[in-house]
Amino acid sequence: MTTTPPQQSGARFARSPRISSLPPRPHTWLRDSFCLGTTAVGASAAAPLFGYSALAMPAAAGLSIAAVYAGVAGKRKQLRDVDIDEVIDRLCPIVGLPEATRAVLSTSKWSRGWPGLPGKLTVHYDSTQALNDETWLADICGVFEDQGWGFFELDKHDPARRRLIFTPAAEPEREVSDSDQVVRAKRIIAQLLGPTATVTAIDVAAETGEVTSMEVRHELGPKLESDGYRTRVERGMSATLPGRWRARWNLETDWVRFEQRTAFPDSVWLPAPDLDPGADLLASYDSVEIPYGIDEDGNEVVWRPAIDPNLMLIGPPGSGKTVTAHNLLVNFSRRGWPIWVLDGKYVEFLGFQDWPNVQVVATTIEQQVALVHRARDLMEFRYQKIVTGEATEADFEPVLVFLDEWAEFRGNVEDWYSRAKPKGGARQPPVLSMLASMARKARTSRVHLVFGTQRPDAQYFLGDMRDNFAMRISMGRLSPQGALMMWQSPTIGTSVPRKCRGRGTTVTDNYQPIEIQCYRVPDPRKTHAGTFESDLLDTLRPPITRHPRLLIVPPDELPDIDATDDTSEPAPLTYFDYIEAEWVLASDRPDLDPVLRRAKMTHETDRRLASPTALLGLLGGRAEPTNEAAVELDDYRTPTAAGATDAASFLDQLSAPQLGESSAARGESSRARLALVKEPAAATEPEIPADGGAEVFDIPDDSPDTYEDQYGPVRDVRAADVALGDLLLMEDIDEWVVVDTDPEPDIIEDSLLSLTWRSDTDEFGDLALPDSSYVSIRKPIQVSG
Ligand SMILES: Nc1ncnc2c1ncn2[C@@H]1O[C@H](COP(=O)(O)OP(=O)(O)OP(=O)(O)O)[C@@H](O)[C@H]1O
Repeated sequence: MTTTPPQQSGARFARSPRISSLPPRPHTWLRDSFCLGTTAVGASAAAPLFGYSALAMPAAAGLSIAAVYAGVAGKRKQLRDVDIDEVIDRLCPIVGLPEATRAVLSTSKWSRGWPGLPGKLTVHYDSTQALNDETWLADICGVFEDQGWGFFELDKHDPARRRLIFTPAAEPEREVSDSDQVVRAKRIIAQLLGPTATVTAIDVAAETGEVTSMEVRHELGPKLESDGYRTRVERGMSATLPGRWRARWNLETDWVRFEQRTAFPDSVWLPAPDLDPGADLLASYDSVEIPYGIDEDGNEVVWRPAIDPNLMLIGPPGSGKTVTAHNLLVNFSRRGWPIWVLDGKYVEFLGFQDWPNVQVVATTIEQQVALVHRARDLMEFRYQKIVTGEATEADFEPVLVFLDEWAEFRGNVEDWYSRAKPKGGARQPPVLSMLASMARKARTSRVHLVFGTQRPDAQYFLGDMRDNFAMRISMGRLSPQGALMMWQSPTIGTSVPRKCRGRGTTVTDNYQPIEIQCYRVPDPRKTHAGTFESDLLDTLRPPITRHPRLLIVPPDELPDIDATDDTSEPAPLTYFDYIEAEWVLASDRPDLDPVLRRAKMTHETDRRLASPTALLGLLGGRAEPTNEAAVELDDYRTPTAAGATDAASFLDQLSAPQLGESSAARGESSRARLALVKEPAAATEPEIPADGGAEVFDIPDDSPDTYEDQYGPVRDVRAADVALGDLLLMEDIDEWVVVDTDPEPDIIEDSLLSLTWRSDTDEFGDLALPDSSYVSIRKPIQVSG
């Protein structure tokens, strides 16, 4: 009898860590036979061959083979036998032997080492019944592996002799058990989408182990038809897992893919890829693509004018509308298109007045009216040529016409027309009724429109206007009412963060609305030499000018043909005189060229222009403002000094009608003035819920939001009365955020109401609260079309 030193046994077990976790094996047969064994290991090492007659080996009964060999073959053999007996111990039940017997296993081709590893294992079985067990072979190999012999695979099955031969194999690929992060993500999916939801695919970041995407099959069915429910699931993911998440739903197949969102960049300058500046405009027309921004995944969004002839660009002040218009202008100029600009605000496109391929920037109302008429005439001219068979669409070079700040232009032209209306002329300026027909004729005539205005009024979507402006960009945040007009949905574009300039909504190639960050372009008028912006403009500037600059010549005043004496006034110019104004090459009329005029300026601004009183000519002759002058100006601005000077009373008159203040009210604080503006806002805002519980408050003086931001006064309402599109005060962070879905029961705690929100800086989340609790909101102001 020998015993195996415990430390050696320990060393061997270390090779096979998994064995230590196995349940203790039944050793009854050993104990029965070797009741004198000194230790369990030693007893095991001295296992007998006995019991199973068909496989019984000659030197069996009652003797320990291990004991016999120990003295003969030394310790290595002894250790190997210990291993073998342990394997036999577990193997016999697997191959269907009721009792352990060494006949079940023979080993050979041992490697060197201590005690080495077998290179070939032959397993004898008695009953073929086990062959029906699918896991049989895997179980046998598992025993070898647990013993620390490494990985084996079946090399040969000899059914006649009922034996299996195993040889070493490469480590099989195992299913990795879920990390804690994965387990947690699956648990959250079950909470949000129900216990029957199954995660069918999952991606994990290699470095952090963080879950980055998941595909899930679920049985939520009709519940998911609600936009709000789907948004809540998304928000639930973002609130409980690292990162910001979005979901791509397939409601028809009950499938959803969740993925971590990437954040939009704050600013992306317009790229300047190499383009052929002399490309044939006719040949390249169909393939022209104008990239104007990127979506959340960094994919470029493009306008293809050959497919969608016109583009509508909507955006409130400060949203980045002008920069986006400049971005389109630069894009087209680089592709060699001639460009005409109606600049409703007069100053937005001045910097591009001498930009290559920009032919005309109309900056007076007369020029603007003339420009629209000429563009319309060009369309008609081309139509006629097609009708008479003198040309086809393919013969016309494309032209891009900006009609920017149309609402502004509209107001100006109506005002101006009251003076320029010819006798018997139409009541409304004809130019205003041309928009729809121009939009309709754009494709055939290849005179393409970029129509820009601040608000999506209903009149711009009447008739076929909607179809003729299928390509759209809305910059900044829309009101629910505006969103319905633009995107036929009260939700799309209503939560665009207001502090993210250049952020907007547009359509994909399939006309699906999508949030984008528009490319940015420096304004040449505001760019200083030697800066990054100026270098970028140099890169973007087309190297050749293919279309010369044009000027619209102011019509001459007409002599009064009915005059009988020298004192008669010349006949006033009318609308028709202006629209027929002559167009000339700028090079032919340097005397009229505003670009040359600006180039001749000294660029030293008269400092006196800084004061509003420059308008009145009151500070003339004083190049440097003195302290005395400063005091005078302060006097003008101080209400108590009213009537002190003529100039002061003049300023008061100027401001009085705008503010609508009585002279008594002029002494009140700025808070009182805010209250004055409130009335029209309140008059146009939507119906207040009839619960009577809503309270109206003054906007605090320090509120960052004023009525100009298209929201009404602050109200306290029940959570259940909050609506999509409302501004909601998040008291803990003291910030106004926009509610971006209609309130619905919380997914997890349905006794609570869930309000999902998005902030001006693009944070978002949801708030679960009892529906009777009160929150502070501001409703969007309804604007009549
Ligand atoms: N795409 C953009 N990326 C980053 N910043 C931008 C972007 N577009 C605009 N901005 C920033 O926002 C400012 C306002 O932009 P822009 O003048 O285009 O606004 P707007 O909507 O035309 O307003 P307004 O009608 O008052 O001119 C710009 O000066 C610029 O700093």
